[in-house]
Amino acid sequence: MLSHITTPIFYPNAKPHIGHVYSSLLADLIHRHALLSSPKPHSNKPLTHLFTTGLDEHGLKIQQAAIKNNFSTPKKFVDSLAVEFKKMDKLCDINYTRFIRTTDQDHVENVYKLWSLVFQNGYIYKNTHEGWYSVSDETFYPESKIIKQPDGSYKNTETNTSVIPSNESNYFFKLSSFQSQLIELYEKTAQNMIYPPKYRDFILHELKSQPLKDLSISRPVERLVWGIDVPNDPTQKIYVWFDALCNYISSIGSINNVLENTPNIVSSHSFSADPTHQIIIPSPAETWQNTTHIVGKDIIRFHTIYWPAFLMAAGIPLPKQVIVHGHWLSEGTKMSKSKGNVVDPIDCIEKFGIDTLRWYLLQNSNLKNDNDFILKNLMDFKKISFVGKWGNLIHRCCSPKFSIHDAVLKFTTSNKTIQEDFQSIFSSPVDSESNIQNASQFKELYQTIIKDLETLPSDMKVMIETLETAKLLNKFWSIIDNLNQFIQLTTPWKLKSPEDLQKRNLIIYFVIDSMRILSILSQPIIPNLAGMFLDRLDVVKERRSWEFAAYKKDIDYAVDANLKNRPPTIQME
Ligand SMILES: Nc1ncnc2c1ncn2[C@@H]1O[C@H](COP(=O)(O)OP(=O)(O)OP(=O)(O)O)[C@@H](O)[C@H]1O
Repeated sequence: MLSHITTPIFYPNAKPHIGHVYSSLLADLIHRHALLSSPKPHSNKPLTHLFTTGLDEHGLKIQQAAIKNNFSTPKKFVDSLAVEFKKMDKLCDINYTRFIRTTDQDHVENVYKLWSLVFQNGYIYKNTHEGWYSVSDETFYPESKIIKQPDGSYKNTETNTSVIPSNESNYFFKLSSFQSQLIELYEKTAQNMIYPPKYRDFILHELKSQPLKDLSISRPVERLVWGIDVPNDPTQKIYVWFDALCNYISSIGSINNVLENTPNIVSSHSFSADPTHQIIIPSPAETWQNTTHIVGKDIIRFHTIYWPAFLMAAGIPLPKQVIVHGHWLSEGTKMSKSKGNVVDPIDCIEKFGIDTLRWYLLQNSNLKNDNDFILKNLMDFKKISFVGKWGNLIHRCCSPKFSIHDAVLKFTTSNKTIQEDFQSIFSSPVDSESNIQNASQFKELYQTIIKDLETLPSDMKVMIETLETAKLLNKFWSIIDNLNQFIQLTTPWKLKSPEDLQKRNLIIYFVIDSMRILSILSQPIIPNLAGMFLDRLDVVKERRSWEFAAYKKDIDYAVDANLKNRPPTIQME
């Protein structure tokens, strides 16, 4: 089945920051994991997973930012920022299958279609709207949330942005008709649809504590020119969220494709291996219902109240899940374009490399909480962990003193499991024969490592589904720490005599095959560095998928791994 993961489409009113990288990274992790762990991931087609991201390009904020930045049209302004967002994705190894822009013609057609369906079904009406409008948030706030400022202006207490009194004719969506259906959905039919449960409880509380008001879904053209026209009414433009949310369907095809479940072909816009790849979506209805949205908690209401209500009103099935994450903070407050308190991902990548940034973000976050982004921790992390623990372990085994390739050939031709190899080669008391001082620690270590690596693929599946990324990455470190301890304990470089050759080879084979497995499994997390580790071990591309992530699955690698003068894979620049 073809599943689909989405990021929010970001608002291109300024350059992207770490928060955008984070949402994209979570989606990329899920996508890459799905591709690598699906059967036959290296066959060209069909693709087993889709990942779409992009930009929400219409609206008043963009219209105003374009003027402020001296662009002759909003389109030219968003074109310039689209380049920045795509550059960020490329530098961050975000391997999407489509980068959708709400100015794309197929999306505009879909928005017309969504509007028409909701209209025909009787959920759109025209009315006069009076209230307090925030240009920055592009939304009205109730009187109860408005306070007067000392300078005579007004602001809302929810987001603290300025509001102005506004009185205009708008089209309204009958959101109030969906209150009980939404409660029923989250309470009974699809209890896991909002994940983690903390956010579902928050939305349910909101739905139960106050009546939903109908939602204004258009703006008069006098105020908003940069938007999609309301069908059959040239005086109004469609509200940016009604337009933007529809991207999630446009990115995999048309609403008609989904409703009629007719096969659809979309182009892959990815910058990776085959950028012109055509993707066949055999069953768009199924793919749509297997779509997961990743969103920051700031836009939870739009995705869990407005979006399902629009879909219900149009008679379109709902997506599978909305995964919500917390915010990266900069000195205690949410990093945001509007506030300008942002960390530039490109600066970070130039200083520390993309793998360090990806790993840092995943290891120091969890969905439920906000997290402080502390730049200086990235350097310590790279030095101590990637170079000191991971790179060094591979580097040691690739010393010209050993021959990994011989060891690979020796231990992969027998039918024995790695456990049995240890039992037969270290059958006699180990401390006297092999300089291993602590026989019980030795046995416990190799058994723990084997067990942890055997269960890692299935543990990883669960932890990626639930996005428990810190827990997952700690699991990697625990295995690497044990391998480092194992090599310190066994000191294979001291096993020099011909009688010790087998023992030395087994120790080296065990460590390096464990590193090969870890490198394969780390590809969704750090695709660039994992690729470099696998290159260093001469593992061919066809044997880097999940089915090779077990002991003895690759029977011929590391051909030149121990040649003199091969540079270390990761260095401190
Ligand atoms: N500080 C952050 N931490 C985590 N994710 C973030 C952060 N800021 C933005 N995002 C991601 O981007 C989405 C919002 O995109 P948007 O382009 O509106 O970013 P923004 O910086 O909040 O913009 P603005 O300040 O203009 O409102 C969030 O839902 C989340 O997915």
